[in-house]
Amino acid sequence: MIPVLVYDKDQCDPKKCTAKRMEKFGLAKEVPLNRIPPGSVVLSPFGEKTLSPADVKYAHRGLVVLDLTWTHIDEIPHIRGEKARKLPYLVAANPINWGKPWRLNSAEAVLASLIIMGQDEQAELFMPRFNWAPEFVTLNKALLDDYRTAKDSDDVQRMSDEYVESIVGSAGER
Ligand SMILES: C[S@@+](CC[C@H](N)C(=O)[O-])C[C@H]1O[C@@H](n2cnc3c(N)ncnc32)[C@H](O)[C@@H]1O
Repeated sequence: MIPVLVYDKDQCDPKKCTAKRMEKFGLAKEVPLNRIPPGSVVLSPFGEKTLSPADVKYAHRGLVVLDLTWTHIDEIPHIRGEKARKLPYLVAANPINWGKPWRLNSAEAVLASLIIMGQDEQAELFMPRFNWAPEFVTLNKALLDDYRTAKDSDDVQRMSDEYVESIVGSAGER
């Protein structure tokens, strides 16, 4: 099992916060910044590299999600020794940001990461806990199936770019 860790800035409505829900169901554990294991994978939209299946070796130290609101996303902390990773093109299926690319909630970000890194059994545990989770997987199935075959970060980024170009191209043809 990959240890899923939450750094919680306590900015979200606790009733809607998906990080708190992961904790409640034993899918994640809250940690203070200074207890994040060095070399952990930290999910950040500002990560220089894109998450790939090859990151599983680091994620065994910790897969960290940073729970703060999107309006305060520029307050994302720098964590010493982190392997900061952005996610490739994926579309949110949660009621707040449905259909928006890249703008995943904390649980969607963790679920997508587990699938990309081939942790199917652990990913399956999210299905009964979040009613949008099956739709998230269905909506992004073709993408996730591709990303999980990639050999490294550049390969995932290339697939993501090609996918975005194909959407832009087909919109221009209309
Ligand atoms: C901004 S918080 C919003 C949390 C939301 N309030 C909730 O209840 O789930 C979502 C977190 O998920 C991760 N995340 C979401 N989308 C991401 C992306 N495209 N790339 C990397 N990490 C992402 C990041 O750790 C980010 O800080």
